[in-house]
Amino acid sequence: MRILVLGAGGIGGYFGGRLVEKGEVVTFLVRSKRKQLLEEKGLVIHSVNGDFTFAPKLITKTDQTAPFDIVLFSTKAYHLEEAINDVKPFVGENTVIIPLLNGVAHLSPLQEAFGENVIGGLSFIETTLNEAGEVVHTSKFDRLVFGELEHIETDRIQQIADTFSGTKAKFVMSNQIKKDMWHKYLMITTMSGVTTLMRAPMGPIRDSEGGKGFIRSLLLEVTEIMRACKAPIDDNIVEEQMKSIDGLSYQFKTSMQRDMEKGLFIEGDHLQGHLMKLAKQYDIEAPILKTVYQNLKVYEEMM
Ligand SMILES: NC(=O)C1=CN([C@@H]2O[C@H](COP(=O)(O)OP(=O)(O)OC[C@H]3O[C@@H](n4cnc5c(N)ncnc54)[C@H](OP(=O)(O)O)[C@@H]3O)[C@@H](O)[C@H]2O)C=CC1
Ligand SMILES: CC(C)(CO)C(=O)C(=O)O
Repeated sequence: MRILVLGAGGIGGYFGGRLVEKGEVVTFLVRSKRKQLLEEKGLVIHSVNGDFTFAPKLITKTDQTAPFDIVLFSTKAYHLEEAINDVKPFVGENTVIIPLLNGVAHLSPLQEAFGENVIGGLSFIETTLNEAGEVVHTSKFDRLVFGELEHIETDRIQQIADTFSGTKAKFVMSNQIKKDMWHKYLMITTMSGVTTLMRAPMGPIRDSEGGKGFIRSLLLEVTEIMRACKAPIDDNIVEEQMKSIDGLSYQFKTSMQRDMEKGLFIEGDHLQGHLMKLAKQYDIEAPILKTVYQNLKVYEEMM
């Protein structure tokens, strides 16, 4: 299958790279500055699971080529609109678009643009770009999850699973991807919220006096909002996520926190901001979430 990776950053660069390493034909849709760098140095992945450097096949939005079979959509949320427009020429009737953004608010604009070509997706991985524009992957886990949004078994999803099998990273097909996306949304909103608020990795927050209670209170606020809007989340999700948080390394950081440390734009409106809108709609107070969001707004004000 012909694969297009939209956004050769921490996520697209890593998972696209693992597919290239396995021998799949992968093209990266990039913007001109990134193209220049990747042409000069190649796409460099430093990973706890094995380094890999290669010369990527690159296109920019004005190039002409036949539609792709799969698009791994891996930009930040604040680039969503532009990226949707840029990828349109490369999407055909049968192209499957797998969004890898954190959160859920991107699904509606993607579906408006591409209808049923869009399936569900997410990733569990800790990657970032270093100053040289190289992908740095720092925790062992590297899981990309994808699946049909409507719980149906389709030929296309099976073909994609076959294409993704046998790589060094874990590509996992899910028959409950909507639930997986909401669970990940709960986790990332909470973890990026506390790490950016406390300016600390998860370990010191979790192990400080009252830290676990604080994290749990935010999880509870967010689940209240999610339940109000009938999101498909499990009854015991807070306990499950507290267990996962217990298992994280002391130095574990979120991508929003790393972006903040670098003075970059953040996805606060897409993640916490979307939940704030839902909270307002359902008349839910959510004081900790409000504090987390205000902190992000102050950061943006000072950028
Ligand atoms: N990094 C992580 O550990 C994790 C991130 N996520 C989520 O994955 C998503 C992607 O994050 P991440 O990969 O870290 O972000 P990065 O900023 O590292 O990468 C995004 C890339 O998208 C590119 N891009 C933006 N717009 C376009 C466009 N129109 N055409 C081509 N390329 C474009 C940017 O290129 P340019 O250089 O031109 O700006 C950039 O290289 C986010 O929603 C994030 O929350 C999820 C799990 C973990
Ligand atoms: C929490 C983590 C690292 C899990 O993949 C993540 O999604 C992020 O920081 O954006």
